[in-house]
Amino acid sequence: MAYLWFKAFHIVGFVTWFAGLFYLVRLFIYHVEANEQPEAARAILKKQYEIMEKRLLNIITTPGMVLTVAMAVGMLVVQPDWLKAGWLHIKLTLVVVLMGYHFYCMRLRTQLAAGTCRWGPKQLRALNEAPTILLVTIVLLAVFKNDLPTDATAWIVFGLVASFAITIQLYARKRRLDKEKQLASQGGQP
Ligand code: HEM
Repeated sequence: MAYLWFKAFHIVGFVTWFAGLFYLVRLFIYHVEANEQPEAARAILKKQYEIMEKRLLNIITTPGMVLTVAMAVGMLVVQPDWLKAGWLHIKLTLVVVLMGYHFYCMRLRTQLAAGTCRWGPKQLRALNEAPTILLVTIVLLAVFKNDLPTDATAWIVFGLVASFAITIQLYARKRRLDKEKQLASQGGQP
């Protein structure tokens, strides 16, 4: 039973961790875009984003990471045989990459607060896509382990998820282009 308790909160942990990571980089994008605002609004917005980013990291994202890892350690103590499994070795490698991403985001947060961050909104949007790949791969490894199926259901699910992702990207692109057109028609005034 202890094993299932650890597993349940392992899942709660990584949901929290990922929610935090996705929202954090979204806040970085808004933070950098605040530079396009008039002087008075810019200072207020930047201060507010700084506070939100710090709290999000300290209260949600980092605790989510700690909970995920602590519960995983619990599962491995109860069932140490997992440590011999190939899928877990790949998963652990990807989790190390994910942690690298987490710590890099912490560094970006400090740079944004100090006004020394060189990342633009476009680069940050690309950065925000990276954990999606890790999330999907890690979950597939955890669920299917060494046996990823390639049957009809797998292709149907893959097709649905891919069309869903493409629709969201197209919608986001359209919104960005509309905003740029609107700015251009106002002569660059936000
Ligand atoms: C220190 C890092 C991690 C370790 C050592 C670890 C280890 C484990 C272990 C041993 C299980 C139990 C497998 C089972 O009972 O079938 C598990 C389950 C699971 N893990 Fe992790 N994990 C880690 C991080 C993560 C992360 C970051 C995610 C999400 C991106 C994740 C997603 C899952 C999921 C969805 C399950 C449930 C699988 C199922 O019940 O079918 N894990 N993990």
